[in-house]
Amino acid sequence: MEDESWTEVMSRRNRPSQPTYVPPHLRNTTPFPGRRLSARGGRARTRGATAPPHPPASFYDPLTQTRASRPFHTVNAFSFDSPQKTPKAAMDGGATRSYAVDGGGGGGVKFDAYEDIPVKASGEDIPPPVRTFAEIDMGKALNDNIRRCKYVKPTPVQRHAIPVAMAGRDLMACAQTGSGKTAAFCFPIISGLLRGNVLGKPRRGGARVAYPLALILSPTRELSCQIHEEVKKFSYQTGVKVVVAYGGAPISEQFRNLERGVDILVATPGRLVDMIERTRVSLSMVKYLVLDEADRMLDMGFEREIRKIVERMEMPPPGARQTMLFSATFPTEIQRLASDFLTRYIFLAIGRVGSSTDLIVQKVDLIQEKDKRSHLMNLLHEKRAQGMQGEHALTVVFVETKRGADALQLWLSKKGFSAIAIHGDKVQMEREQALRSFKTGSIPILVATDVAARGLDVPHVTHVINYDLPKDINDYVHRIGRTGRAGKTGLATAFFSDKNLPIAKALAELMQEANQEVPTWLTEYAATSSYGGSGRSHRGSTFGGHDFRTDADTSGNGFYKSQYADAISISQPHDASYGAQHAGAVDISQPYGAQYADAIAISQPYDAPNGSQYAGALAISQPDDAPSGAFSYANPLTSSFSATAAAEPFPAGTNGYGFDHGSIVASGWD
Ligand SMILES: Nc1ncnc2c1ncn2[C@@H]1O[C@H](COP(=O)(O)OP(=O)(O)OP(=O)(O)O)[C@@H](O)[C@H]1O
Repeated sequence: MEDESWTEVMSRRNRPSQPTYVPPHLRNTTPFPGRRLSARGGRARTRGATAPPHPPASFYDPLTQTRASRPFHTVNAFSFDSPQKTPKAAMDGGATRSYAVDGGGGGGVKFDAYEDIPVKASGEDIPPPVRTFAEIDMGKALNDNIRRCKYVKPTPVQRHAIPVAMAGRDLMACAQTGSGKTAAFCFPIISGLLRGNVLGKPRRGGARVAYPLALILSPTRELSCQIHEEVKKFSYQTGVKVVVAYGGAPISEQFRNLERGVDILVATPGRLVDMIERTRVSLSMVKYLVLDEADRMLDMGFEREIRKIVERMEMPPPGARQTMLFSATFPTEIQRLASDFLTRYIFLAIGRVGSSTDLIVQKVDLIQEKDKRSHLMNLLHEKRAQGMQGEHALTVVFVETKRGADALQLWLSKKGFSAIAIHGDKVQMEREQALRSFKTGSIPILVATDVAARGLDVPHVTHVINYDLPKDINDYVHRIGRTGRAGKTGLATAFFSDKNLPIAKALAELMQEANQEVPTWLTEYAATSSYGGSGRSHRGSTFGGHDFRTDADTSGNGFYKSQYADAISISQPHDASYGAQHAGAVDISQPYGAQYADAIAISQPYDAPNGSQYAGALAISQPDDAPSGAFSYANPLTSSFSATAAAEPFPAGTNGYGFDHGSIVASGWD
């Protein structure tokens, strides 16, 4: 495909060598009055010098990179709107948040931290970014609400994405955690609905069928609830009706809400499919489709259900609807899948690839499995000794398993640290209660599985501890992104044991990229690790700061250049005009990396069995009698499960998946 796109670094920071690097949030600011800073207004000791160990006797201050004798986050204390408040209360009574958007010193949140991050945009005819909300005509009602929310000026992702979305363009946007992606897709939708003169008009079908005009899908119940609260706030007094639907809560109540009318439906996929199958929701009038955490939604186990919703449940096709995909990470292979949903889209990468901003100080401690508990105890005692506790110093501890979460929570409680666990085996009420107690600070430690890794916006999380590191570096990016949000600083500590060798290389590269201290031992592990090379996760692709379409060669034949020696990637020609785009397409994707050296994944047109629209497409499926492991017919993303997949007979009539993804990965999917 011709690289018809342009890529512009809108404001690239000329990154100085590490010793003199000062992260943006420390430039020309005085975060702690009275604290000694360097002459340049940065910290007293520059990064790049010797790595300070996690000191057992004092707390490591991410602002100064030194040991601190006082709490480090008090300066950032501000009160966000509580999701429990009604929109009215939240906006009129509760919104005390204020942001030092001018980057001025003293207290407040410094959104200027995002000012000079690199921005890449690719695609045809890209609408230019704006600098202020006033430059975009989003309508008085919405502007009033933006003011009520005290959003003084747009964050970079908003500056770039809102004009694109307001111009009606499809969008794939990759921007750092906590940088305001939610508003970036909410504002154009609300504004579009208000301008479109479609609200309150009778929609076809019986009164019992709901016809949302906008659909926002997110991977977890808690995130859907949070987005719902945000959309309600933004659409306050506009007449836009917003409803949320998610699993684990009584469906009858959600039906009643739908019956009262819905313009914007926020949903988790499982509950939505249920509602559609019961013919209580129709997607036939959807004009706006958003996949939040889009890479997660198209990740293993989840893609099939999303495809069902987007491609087989009456949803208008690309072009007839506007589709927007957002995440902080967007691996190349997922971009490739996602591009099926989009037409003539614009790709935005805001901030450095896979980075979670310089606002998060990342530390990694080498530790044996058996010593993790005592190490955690040391950290918590340090924090307590520094007076860092209570509602303004919340800690999230990520663990690998649900059982592990319960066990650790119990143990912490016995040791006198008030903690609560959240994971997919808890009933919804318990999950909501856990999150509420944590958000209010009444229980300041949340022990969580990945169900809490994405999207959750809890203002006072000052510390994220990866007690068990995730296997995928992208998950790490999202987890640590629970702190350092909205311009605030945060600390992320990872416990690295010998189990984590496979992630060593990607972790070291990520930390380096984010100008963090990389311990020598991690660099050494990274050098010996054959895994996760070049900042790639084991799923094999970059975090997503790069538009995969620009990898195409210039011949326009749909061959994507191989990044790996053995890889052949013949993807379907994404530049083919839609409608004919799958005709004759052969998609031979992947070997992701050395570990899949022998793999040939010939994945197949998803709808070949069903769809005349793919007529002529070649589906090469696994022969039933192929020797186990002869090749991977499964979705390449699931290659790590190939043993399972190969052992199972290939079920007739499926879409080429040898097993039910859902049975393997259920965590966090609602
Ligand atoms: N323009 C703005 N001015 C001030 N605050 C903002 C602005 N935009 C967003 N925020 C606040 O910033 C916080 C983070 O926003 P949001 O949750 O949308 O981040 P995100 O990019 O979606 O993060 P994640 O990748 O973790 O999902 C929220 O509390 C939100 O209210």
